[in-house]
Parts: sequence; structure tokens; C-alpha cells
Amino acid sequence: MSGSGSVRVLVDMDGVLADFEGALLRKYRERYPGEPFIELSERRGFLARDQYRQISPELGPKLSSVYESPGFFLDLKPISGAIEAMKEMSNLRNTEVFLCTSPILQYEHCVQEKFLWVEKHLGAEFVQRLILTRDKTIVHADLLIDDKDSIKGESAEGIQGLHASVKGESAEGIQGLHAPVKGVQASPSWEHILFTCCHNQHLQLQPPQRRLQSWADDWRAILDSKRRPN
Ligand SMILES: Nc1ncnc2c1ncn2[C@H]1C[C@H](O)[C@@H](COP(=O)(O)O)O1
Ligand SMILES: [Mg+2]
Repeated sequence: MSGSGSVRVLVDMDGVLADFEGALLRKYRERYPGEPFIELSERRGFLARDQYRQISPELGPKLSSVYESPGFFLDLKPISGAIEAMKEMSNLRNTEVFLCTSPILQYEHCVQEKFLWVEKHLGAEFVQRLILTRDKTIVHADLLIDDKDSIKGESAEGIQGLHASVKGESAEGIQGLHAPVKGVQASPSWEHILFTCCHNQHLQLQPPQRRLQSWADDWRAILDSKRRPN
């Protein structure tokens, strides 16, 4: 993929750099103090909204209203070690780092606030490295560090996605737009490294799938494993 010895890394924002789940639970409980809630240790499945809907259908929209509100994305706290790791990673030789994140469909506040969050916590130089896309599979890189357990799009099982419904929030935005595309890749160029988050911690990965448990885990070794010798 990248030149010899060099590596290109995509790093997701929500659940990897920014503590989406922690803020969602805290703000949901503040806004709806009488409603049932799910402790982070009990979260299962990427979309929190789906798990809340299973408790009661009206809880889904209540939960979404929290992350659709102004200030939600801007106020997210950085995940422990994330900012330091990003700065160190971007200073490594032969290493290209991009942020790669999917905005929610109610994008009014989310899109601008993602840019503002990056500038606030990482600095203006990282704003130039921010990729917003609803389909991460068509972005070329060696690695994608992401907390979503199943990343689908035009490349990853995307040919199937042209005809079948694709589960997950990111699929909602592209359903109906699909038309057969010539030359679509069978699989994305990157290896997905699952970043551990409350909703995926119970999942057993099948080898050779790899995890990063946190930013204290050995992310440098994962990058090095993708470098080809000069
Ligand atoms: N755990 C989540 N539950 C519900 N919605 C989520 C969760 N993590 C992210 N989201 C939303 C908000 C994000 O902007 C988009 C896509 O996130 P990404 O981390 O880029 O996959 O989905
Ligand atoms: Mg994420």
C-alpha cells in the first residue's frame, strides 16, 4: 500500500479518540433521569440506540436526541492517552496519520463540531488530516483503528451490499443510492484493528483479527508490523 517502510494509518474518532459512550450515558441520564439506562459494562452492539430500543421503542429516539443536540460532539472528552498517541504517531518517520470518522445523518452540529474538536484537542495541523466519510472502506490505507466491530461499505463485502441490506447506521445513509459500480474492490485496502470500547469488549476475535485494548497498548508494534523492509 504505502511505500517501502512507510505506513498510512486511519484513526477513528468516536470511541477511539473521543469518549462518545461515556458522554452519551451521562447526558442521557441528566436529560431523562426517570428512564431506564444501560451501564457501560452492559453495552452490547455498536449502536447504543438499538440496545435502548430493545428496552422500549421510545428510548431509541430519546437517546438519539442526546447526540443530535448542539455541543454534544464538541464537548466529548478525549479518551485516555489518545491525544499523546496521535501526536507521537504523527511525528514518527515514514508514518502518515489521518483521522477518519463518519458523521451522523443529523449532521447539522456533528460535522462542524468534529472539526472544532480536532482543532481544540489536536491542533490546526490535524484539521488538515480529517476525513469525514460515511464509507471508510473506500479510503486507502494500511491500517484502520476503529471501535466498530463490523465496517461495511462499497469495498468490504460491498458487492453484496449493492443488493442486500447492510446493517448498521453507516449503511442507512447509502441505501437506495447503490448502483452497480465497475471496479469496486472486493475488500478494503486496510487492516481493521478493533479498538476496545464498552460495546465490543466481550467480542471474541477470529485470528488474524487484532485488537488495541487502549492507547496504553502497543500501537507502535502494530504500525511496525505493516512496514515493509527497505
Ligand atoms: N457507540 C455508538 N452508538 C451509537 N452511535 C454511535 C456510536 N459510536 C459512534 N456513533 C455514531 C456517531 C458517529 O459520528 C457515527 C459514526 O461513528 P464512527 O466512530 O466514525 O464509526 O455513529
Ligand atoms: Mg468509532
